[in-house]
Amino acid sequence: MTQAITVEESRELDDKTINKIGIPSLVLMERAGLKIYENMLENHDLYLSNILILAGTGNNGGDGLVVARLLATHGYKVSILIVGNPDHASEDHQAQARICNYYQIPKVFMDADFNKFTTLVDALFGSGLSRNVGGDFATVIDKANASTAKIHAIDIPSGLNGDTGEVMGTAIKATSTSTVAYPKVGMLKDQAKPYTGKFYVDDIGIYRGTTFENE
Ligand SMILES: NC(=O)C1=CN([C@@H]2O[C@H](COP(=O)(O)OP(=O)(O)OC[C@H]3O[C@@H](n4cnc5c(N)ncnc54)[C@H](O)[C@@H]3O)[C@@H](O)[C@H]2O)[C@H](O)CC1
Ligand SMILES: [K+]
Repeated sequence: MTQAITVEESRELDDKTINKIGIPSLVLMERAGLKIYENMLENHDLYLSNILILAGTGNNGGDGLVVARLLATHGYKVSILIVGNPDHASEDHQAQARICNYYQIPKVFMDADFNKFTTLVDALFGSGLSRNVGGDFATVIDKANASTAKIHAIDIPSGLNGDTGEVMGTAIKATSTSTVAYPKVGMLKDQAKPYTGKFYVDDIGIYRGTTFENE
């Protein structure tokens, strides 16, 4: 099992890779999205005939929008539900939303029937989760869990505390998870299993200290 990291370390590694090493954040997002797309295609526990991306307005949501575009450009039927205030969206999320608009990927809204979809992609939040889940986010998570659709989570199942493996109010019960760079320590706890499902660890060019680095 590869090393596991804390949420704080995940954020620090993001920051070092982008701001010290110089790999642009959008490049990391594209690499994450491509790996997640590939994980979904080879994961026979998922049914990809009608997919809904549940996207928050941060970079976890941005990863989800990359997956939406990759599915759409390869002929899959995919729709997007944006949860949260788009006016607060991150820079990278906004860039990915413009690309999804170019491809005219259909949007659905909070009243959508999740049972119409065969797989939901959980891109609500990842390492940015900072408090108990409530409001529309809790509604969407509970609706997803109650639906007949399979769920594939991005980075950390939304609502799961990436350090303790505890549920922060409510959490996505994923069929499978694609976690970015390294597993988060909370995902390895016994109580996290019903929420992470089977997980993939996606190498996107973010590494803990290596011998050749000039620290
Ligand atoms: N690990 C990497 O190198 C990379 C990770 N990527 C992805 O980016 C997310 C982290 O993105 P970030 O914008 O920092 O945060 P989130 O998207 O997880 O959260 C969005 C936003 O949500 C708000 N929030 C926090 N808690 C709550 C709550 N309980 N209810 C409502 N809203 C909440 C808060 O404002 C957050 O900012 C990481 O997980 C990866 O998926 C990069 O894309 C690629 C590199
Ligand atoms: K997530």
